[in-house]
Amino acid sequence: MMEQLKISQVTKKFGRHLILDDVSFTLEPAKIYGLLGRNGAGKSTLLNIISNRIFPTAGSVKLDDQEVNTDQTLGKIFLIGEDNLYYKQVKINQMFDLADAAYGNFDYKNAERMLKRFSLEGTHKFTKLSTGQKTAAKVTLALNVSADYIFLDEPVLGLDANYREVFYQELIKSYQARPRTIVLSTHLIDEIQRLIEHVILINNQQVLVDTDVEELLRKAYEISGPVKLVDQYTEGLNVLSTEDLGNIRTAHVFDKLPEGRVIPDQVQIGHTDLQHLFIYLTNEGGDKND
Ligand SMILES: Nc1ncnc2c1ncn2[C@@H]1O[C@H](COP(=O)(O)OP(=O)(O)OP(=O)(O)O)[C@@H](O)[C@H]1O
Repeated sequence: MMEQLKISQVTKKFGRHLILDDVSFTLEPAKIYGLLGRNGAGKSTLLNIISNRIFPTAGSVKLDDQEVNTDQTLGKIFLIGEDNLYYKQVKINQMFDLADAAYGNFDYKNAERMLKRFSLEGTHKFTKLSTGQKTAAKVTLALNVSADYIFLDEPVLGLDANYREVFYQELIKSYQARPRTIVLSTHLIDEIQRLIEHVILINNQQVLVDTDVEELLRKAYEISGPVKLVDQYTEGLNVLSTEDLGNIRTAHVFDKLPEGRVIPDQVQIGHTDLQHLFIYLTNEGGDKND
């Protein structure tokens, strides 16, 4: 049976620098998540805490009720992050063997097939690969490890458009064959929007969004028309930002639209995509109308 992974009140300081402040959320079994946040928001730090590579200043990470620090619990969590974990001469095949030794049941056959799609060979030395090739080797490793929770930090870093597409296809295929929780932390939000079911957004050291994508986008609108009419229609709503072009205003709203309010003929309402919603939510209102 697969358990929930609970991150509770995690705070992390590096020296006097507060990176994460009372971060709590729960990851459900067999779901694909996007972990989003601006550069330096603390995503990698959080992933390193979850996988027990660094310790939180306060708070806990638990699989159901067990602290994630035993072999048994850590054997259910796999993180790919930085490259510096591997010794210099290691070949891709040996990375697979290490994962097999630690987690068991490594899917060598599928990994071999994936390597071919990325034009790589198991005998290639990891440290000699290009940035994109390293990423390809790491995601191949991650998608074939037998763990219930797979964390992919920057899974498309350096991959060209063709290989990113290969990765997205393989991710879906792998998930369908063996549903488990996969957390993607990436800045290419428009590309993962269709893959993820749920978003965790870290902003200003805290969890700003912890919501299903569908529900999130259901509240994300852009409302445009003559300034006065847009202001009237959006009065009292949560307006994240506005842009003006002459007398035409576009308001980016993150709210349920009021049912009884009449939409004037000259006012148009459209939906915002995840990437733009991310920008409006994390912009701090600093560059309105710039
Ligand atoms: N070992 C460390 N010592 C001191 N500060 C650190 C350390 N690791 C990370 N930081 C700082 O913590 C903050 C969060 O870094 P982190 O790498 O977690 O962000 P991120 O959200 O993954 O960023 P990006 O999207 O740019 O990769 C940054 O300001 C970084 O400088």
